[in-house]
Amino acid sequence: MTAALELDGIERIYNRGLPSEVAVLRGVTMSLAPGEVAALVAPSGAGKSTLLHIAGLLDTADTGAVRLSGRDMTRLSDRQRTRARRDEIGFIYQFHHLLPEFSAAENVILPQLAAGVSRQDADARAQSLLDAVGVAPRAGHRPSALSGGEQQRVAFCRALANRPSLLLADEPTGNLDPETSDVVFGALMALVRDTGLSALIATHNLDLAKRMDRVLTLDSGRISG
Ligand SMILES: Nc1ncnc2c1ncn2[C@@H]1O[C@H](COP(=O)(O)OP(=O)(O)OP(=O)(O)O)[C@@H](O)[C@H]1O
Repeated sequence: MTAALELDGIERIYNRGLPSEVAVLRGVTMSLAPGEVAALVAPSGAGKSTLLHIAGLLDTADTGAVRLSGRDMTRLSDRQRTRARRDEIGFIYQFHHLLPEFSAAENVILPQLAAGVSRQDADARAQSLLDAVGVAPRAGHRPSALSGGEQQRVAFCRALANRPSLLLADEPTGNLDPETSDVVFGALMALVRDTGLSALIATHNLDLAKRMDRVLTLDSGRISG
């Protein structure tokens, strides 16, 4: 079976050749099966954001290959990378980064319009995603009128709006209190399982990590688990 995501010998060094050189990733190799949900656990500063950015085509490795569903992403043009990012990858950050001047529904609709989906289909998809995570009644509100947990649920819907095959998340419930984090994480997992997505979810919360299929640990520039 072709892996949803493969990282093969990824190396990333910041400030190469300078006294401030940091070798963050020193040969990261891992793969995610279709539908598999893995936790990425790492001490602070170990390079998990760097790793997620490389897997999400937001940054490039110095060495090594990134493959999505068997396709090598390493040598794509900027334009092809942007398209692959838009169509194949959903990204969730610790802070929601929703557009403040648009409603919750519009935040989920806009990326679909950018990808060429009709307004009617985009509306329907936004409605069903927001419904699935329990925020449909708040669909017309701007982010500032939503609670932190609601904002993050809308961000999940936005990440999944274009039906990506891979979800990457960097501490997706890290800014919520433990109780809200637990509930909101449950909503995310239900959505991921329903859509059959593969996901790599960075978290410091070992209880959340245990709810995933596999726990990968990033330490000293390499992955184990
Ligand atoms: N642009 C950069 N230039 C130089 N060093 C960087 C740069 N970005 C990150 N680093 C360093 O690389 C290391 C890994 O950073 P990264 O943000 O990937 O870690 P992290 O595991 O996500 O950390 P945290 O859990 O604290 O968010 C850190 O030591 C950081 O200071």
